[in-house]
Amino acid sequence: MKKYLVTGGAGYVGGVVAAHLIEAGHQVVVLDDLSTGFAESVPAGAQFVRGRIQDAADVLDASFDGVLHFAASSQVGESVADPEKYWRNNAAGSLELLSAMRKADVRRLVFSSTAAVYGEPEQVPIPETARTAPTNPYGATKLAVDHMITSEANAHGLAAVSLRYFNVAGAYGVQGERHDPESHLIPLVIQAALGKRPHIAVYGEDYPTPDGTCIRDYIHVADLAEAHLLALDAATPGEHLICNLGNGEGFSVRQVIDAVRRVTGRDIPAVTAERRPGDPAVLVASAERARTVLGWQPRRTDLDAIVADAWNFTLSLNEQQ
Ligand SMILES: NC(=O)c1ccc[n+]([C@@H]2O[C@H](COP(=O)([O-])OP(=O)(O)OC[C@H]3O[C@@H](n4cnc5c(N)ncnc54)[C@H](O)[C@@H]3O)[C@@H](O)[C@H]2O)c1
Ligand SMILES: O=c1ccn([C@@H]2O[C@H](COP(=O)(O)OP(=O)(O)O[C@H]3O[C@H](CO)[C@H](O)[C@H](O)[C@H]3O)[C@@H](O)[C@H]2O)c(=O)[nH]1
Repeated sequence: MKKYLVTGGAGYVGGVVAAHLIEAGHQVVVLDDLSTGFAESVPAGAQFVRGRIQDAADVLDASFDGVLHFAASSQVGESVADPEKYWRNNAAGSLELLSAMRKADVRRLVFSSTAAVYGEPEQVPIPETARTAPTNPYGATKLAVDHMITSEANAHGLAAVSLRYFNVAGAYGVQGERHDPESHLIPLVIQAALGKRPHIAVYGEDYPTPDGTCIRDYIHVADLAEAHLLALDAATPGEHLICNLGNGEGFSVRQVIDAVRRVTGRDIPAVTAERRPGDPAVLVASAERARTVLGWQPRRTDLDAIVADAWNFTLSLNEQQ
């Protein structure tokens, strides 16, 4: 049994990973300021500390075997409107966390990076060796943290893995996506299916793709969680491993809407809207490195199954409210 600090463990991805760590027999302490998370998303069995990563030194000591770092601000549009918030919370906050880890002699880290570090891709599927050219401050702050981690590994022997998620989706039982405001496609289409919004706006139908809508790589949050446990084992002192996490298969916005129609059996009005600035036409991962180096194998790749998990989670949430 190991003891891990999970920053952002009251959020969507961090909560699901914390649950997987507990199921694997580990001890988990969640550090979260509840800025976008929910105390009830912290899984049973985890110790919850309400606080900021900027104050991680108050929590960390040598009894911890490692840190899984999810805490971040992650709304692309907000990062364009208020970049300072993103540089302070994501970049400066992560610097404080790395410093607290070094002082407490906690030398193992798994970090939530993002496909947003690549920006408009030059090749698809995107390998980790692709040019990094983020098109928004959110992606730029995540790339800055990746660089910080590389220097920390080189200078002080940190064992680190950055996982660059593509489009995380689905749910793990009662743990699912609860962003407010919601910006992600699948939960938005589900809200339209429930009549909570009049329609789903399709941001652009004139992209150079088969049906004209953007293509993304949707990865099930439980598959993502399994990669984190493998990454903890693979982390090597003095090395910073970077792995993309995606299924390697793309689905268009129209295909996602059709999947939600099939799964829910509901009529979902869709209207054509303007392109959303900064959206690349196609983002699909090459996750070969995660497969070969981590031994990771995504198991929940069927789009309807991913949507069904998100739908069942939303229904369970509505029953509670
Ligand atoms: N969801 C996705 O599709 C996706 C894709 C790529 C990368 N990511 C990254 O994965 C991570 C988790 O994303 P998510 O979708 O679960 O987001 P989320 O907003 O649900 O979770 C983030 C959590 O971090 C907490 N937090 C934020 N700033 C904090 C701080 N300074 N100190 C302590 N806690 C703080 C929030 O309260 C929240 O509980 C983020 O780092 C995000 O950038 C997510
Ligand atoms: O109401 C909506 C919402 C989204 N979309 C479209 O659906 C696709 C998926 O959009 P999301 O907002 O769900 O996800 P993104 O691909 O924009 O964002 C994801 O990929 C980014 C990398 O570019 C970051 O990693 C980010 O954290 C992650 O959620 C995009 O083509 C978007 O234009 C719509 O058509 N209508």
